[in-house]
Amino acid sequence: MGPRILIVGAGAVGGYFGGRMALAGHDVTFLVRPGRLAQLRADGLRLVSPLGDAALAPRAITADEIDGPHDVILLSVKAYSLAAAMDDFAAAVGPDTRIIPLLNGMRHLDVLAERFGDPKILGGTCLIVSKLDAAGQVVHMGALPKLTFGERRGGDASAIRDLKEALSSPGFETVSSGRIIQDMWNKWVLLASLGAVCCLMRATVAEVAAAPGGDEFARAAIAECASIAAASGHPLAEGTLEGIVRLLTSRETPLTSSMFRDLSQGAPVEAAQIIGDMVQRGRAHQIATPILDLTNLNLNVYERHARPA
Ligand SMILES: NC(=O)C1=CN([C@@H]2O[C@H](COP(=O)(O)OP(=O)(O)OC[C@H]3O[C@@H](n4cnc5c(N)ncnc54)[C@H](OP(=O)(O)O)[C@@H]3O)[C@@H](O)[C@H]2O)C=CC1
Ligand SMILES: CC(C)(CO)C(=O)C(=O)O
Repeated sequence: MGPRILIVGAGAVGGYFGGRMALAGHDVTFLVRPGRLAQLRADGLRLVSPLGDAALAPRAITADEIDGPHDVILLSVKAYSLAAAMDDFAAAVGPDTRIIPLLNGMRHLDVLAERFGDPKILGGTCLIVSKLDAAGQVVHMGALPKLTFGERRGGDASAIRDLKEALSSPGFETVSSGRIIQDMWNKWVLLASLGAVCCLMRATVAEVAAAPGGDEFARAAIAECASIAAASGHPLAEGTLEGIVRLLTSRETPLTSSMFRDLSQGAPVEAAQIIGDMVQRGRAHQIATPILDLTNLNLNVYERHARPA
């Protein structure tokens, strides 16, 4: 019997990865709130994806129905929902539970470790472009999604490899990483730069790149984030940085960040976690971050008008 897996949040990320795991026959339960539970009961969980659409009736519960510890908790709520979610899934955390957070940014690692104890918290990150549509369907766009996790401070590599086997499912790549903190920084540099490009300019990467000065703007945003990563002890490898520059200056890609997609719908954004925290770490190292500062201000002003979280 495989591990008991609790997916916290059946949104764009949790719905996709958890849905694919459930389809593969893993022992998956979704922890959701009453509104999403009603939707899942009425319509099931529907995935729309270039890798194949799917519809399933997953096991889904609310916090008061948790029946004890789970082996793995895949945390896929937005950063602004983290505090309430921790209260909700606490009853599923036992002595041997491993929590894999898929939130963007880094700050949540400390928050989770403080609440549940350092050894339970793995590092995690995912690459996927997906959203929940108005009907509650999980719509995945683009390439094969990737789920990466690992011990934050070394540890039993074989246990992580076993976990990789246990979570692997068709429809995404599963990676067990020996350098997960660097992986998370790489992703954060990409995401904060992408957030600055798309949210400040209210446009896709290609639209910005095609405008005069757009290429230089994207490169300057990346340089700010990369300097902060380096000063924090996590410099990006040359090839990784070049890849981010290539992606964010491409005139061909319709890529946007999930934060921009949220912003376009008037929904709350993860400004504090994705941009604000990067700005603060830049300040701590006396790194000037004019583009990130402007993005942060812009998003803070936006948040005053956004729908409440
Ligand atoms: N979408 C993407 O392309 C990517 C997103 N990410 C990151 O992944 C994380 C999740 O993002 P995403 O999936 O897009 O967000 P969504 O808003 O699509 O999904 C989050 C889900 O969490 C649920 N939720 C919130 N609080 C609780 C709770 N206490 N208990 C149970 N469920 C809860 C919400 O349900 P409810 O209906 O009740 O509000 C919602 O369905 C974010 O940090 C994001 O930055 C990373 C890579 C790509
Ligand atoms: C970088 C990207 C687009 C891909 O996963 C992402 O993480 C996000 O939009 O939140």
